[in-house]
Amino acid sequence: MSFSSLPVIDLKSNSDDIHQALLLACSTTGFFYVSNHGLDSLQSQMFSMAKEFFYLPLNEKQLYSLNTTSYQGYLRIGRENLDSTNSKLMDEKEAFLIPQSDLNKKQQLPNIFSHEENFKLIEQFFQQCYDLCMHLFEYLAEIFQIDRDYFTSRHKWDKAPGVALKLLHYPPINQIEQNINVIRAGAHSDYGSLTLLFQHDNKCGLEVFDRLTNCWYPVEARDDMIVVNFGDVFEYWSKGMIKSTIHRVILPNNINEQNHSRFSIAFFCDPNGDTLLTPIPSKLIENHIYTKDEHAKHVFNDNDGHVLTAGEHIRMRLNKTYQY
Ligand SMILES: O=C(O)CCC(=O)C(=O)O
Ligand SMILES: [Fe+2]
Repeated sequence: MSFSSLPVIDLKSNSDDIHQALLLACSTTGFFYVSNHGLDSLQSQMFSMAKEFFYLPLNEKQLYSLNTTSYQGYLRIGRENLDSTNSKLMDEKEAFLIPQSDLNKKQQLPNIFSHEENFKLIEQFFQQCYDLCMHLFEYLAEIFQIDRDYFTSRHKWDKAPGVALKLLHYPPINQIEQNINVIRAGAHSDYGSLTLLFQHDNKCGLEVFDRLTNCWYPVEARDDMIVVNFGDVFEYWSKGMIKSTIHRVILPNNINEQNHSRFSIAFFCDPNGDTLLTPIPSKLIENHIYTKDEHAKHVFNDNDGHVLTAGEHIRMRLNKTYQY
């Protein structure tokens, strides 16, 4: 298929058009844009806040270093390797992880985030991202002709582990001491059900890997649209019909672009921990025969027929990402 553009789901269009675009996304890479989402103002305030934090001196940011039990806090440059197939790589990025549980632990956040107005902003952003995911899940249930609450009932807001936000900063090349050939974020698939990815200043670099053509394709950065993708959980739920597509962030070729920071924000929607990764009870899935391809190896491990829960799967993937 052509990657001149991903399918666009315009939330102001009618439900037939939405179903059609979503179905196209489900049957191709599982990546799509969402337009007319209404989060624009919150999004730009979130980026201003994230920049304020990342521009702090390193020693101040390190006061909030990642807690690998709650997956909360600051990841310095080179702390995370998203490509679990190559343990020698380190991503040239810094990040701050805010799990949903932080909404009840305001005091452990850096001052910039716990400050009253900013904290309210974070709460609103969480809520609206969650609502958008639930909305998309309802459209998906309609496509699969299953109960409208099939997916939403597996993503209850007040059940663990909850959703999570990741603020990301990819520094300019002149701040990177190693060779030029760096990967800003290693090739990986996302672990949960749905990811919302907010881009900023139209900075490119995101690429998706199409299993059909064995090629990487650039995703055009559009500040006005959210890039949405399915994670591993949907690959399980759909017996591989919906792809949890591998993606990465590369340094742009253009030297002017390399001299600039790239900021992004990812919202990870994960099902409740006890949710079983069993196929969706839909006619569309029942008849689907799953054939393991080599790119699904990271998703489907050999587990002797034991049905994984979403919690087990996500913990296993997180442990691999932060095993050093
Ligand atoms: O920054 C980006 O554009 C992608 C980030 C990403 O894929 C992730 O953190 O899972
Ligand atoms: Fe990702």
